[in-house]
Amino acid sequence: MPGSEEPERSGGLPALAEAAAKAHAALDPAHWDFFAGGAGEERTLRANEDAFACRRLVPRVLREVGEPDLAVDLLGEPLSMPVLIAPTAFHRLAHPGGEAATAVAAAAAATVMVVSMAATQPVEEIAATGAALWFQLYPQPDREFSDAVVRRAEAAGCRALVVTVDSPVFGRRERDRRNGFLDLPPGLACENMRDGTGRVRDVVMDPALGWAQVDRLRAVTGLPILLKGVLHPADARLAVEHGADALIVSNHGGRQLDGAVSTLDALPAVAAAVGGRIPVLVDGGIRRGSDVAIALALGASAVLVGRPVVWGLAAGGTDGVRAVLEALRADLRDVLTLAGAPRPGALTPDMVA
Ligand SMILES: Cc1cc2nc3c(=O)[nH]c(=O)nc-3n(C[C@H](O)[C@H](O)[C@H](O)COP(=O)(O)O)c2cc1C
Ligand SMILES: CC(C)CC(=O)C(=O)O
Repeated sequence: MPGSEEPERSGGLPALAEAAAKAHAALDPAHWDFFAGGAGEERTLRANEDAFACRRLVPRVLREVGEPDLAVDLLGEPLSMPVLIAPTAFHRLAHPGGEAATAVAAAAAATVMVVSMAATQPVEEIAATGAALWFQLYPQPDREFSDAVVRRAEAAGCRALVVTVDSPVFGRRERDRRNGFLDLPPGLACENMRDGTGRVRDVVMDPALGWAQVDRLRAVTGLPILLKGVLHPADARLAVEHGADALIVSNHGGRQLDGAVSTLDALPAVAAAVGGRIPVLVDGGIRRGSDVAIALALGASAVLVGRPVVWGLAAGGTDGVRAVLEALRADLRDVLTLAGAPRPGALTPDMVA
């Protein structure tokens, strides 16, 4: 609801709820709705968090856990914990520091930030923070322009390409329709959509996108390619066949197909179809350490968080994002200790009820 009094479903850890409450107070209500909202009735948006709340960990005991080591390696990237920053649009709408402020927090946490194609700062400026960046692409119908964006991201130092495949059209966001939120305010633009003339192009969703475009991207870039937005195990198998380097099980935070399966419910079948051939990541509704642990136990190599990072950014710029990431880290460490898992890889499906 525009101007709703409570930051809905801000739950999870106290630090995350606090960030959400501050963000809610700081943001223009229409902008809050853009960040918080989902498609349609928001059934899938709610289902993501609910799915985690329905699972329970079955801890192991007497495993001499000591201090758990949260570090993981992903596509050649050493991460201090299995929690990455999901690509989210328009960070300067949340905070004047924009994507660069988020990137500084990612670097401080020694994790990866996935930069949205709809970022409001040039990728070069975001990369200048020294953060480990992956770049998210909506392949554009103008293939040459699309390729140019990929090459630009690669030249800026992005270390992987995250191709979003769940958006043949833009999801129907009822809150944005009600609020008349259609475009960025003057002064803000999708800076990585500038073409040779300096004009900022619209981010276009391409309903004609197919596997041929995934194959094409292989020729355009030497970067590892992740497909983001896979939910069906048959697509997971196809992704492996087409040479994807990793998958992200995602329903776009409930912002695309309302009624889509929650990501946690989709994860086990996707993990089984992939059979360990490539890493499987998951996002959607992850708000505390036990959510991370449950996702890892059910087959994910790592998770991504979207809205909590935006709340942190809106609440306090870099420090706000850092607070969110460190709260997740501390909680995950406690959960691993209590569950008897010395490292993320020690979590197994039998540890979830
Ligand atoms: C405000 C907002 C903007 C987003 N922008 C993008 C985007 O530009 N590209 C993309 O692939 N996903 C985008 N997403 C989806 C996220 O990458 C991610 O899948 C989702 O937010 C995860 O769910 P969570 O917010 O519950 O953590 C966006 C999500 C939100 C909330
Ligand atoms: C503005 C869009 C390009 C990004 C977005 O809102 C989304 O992917 O959910």
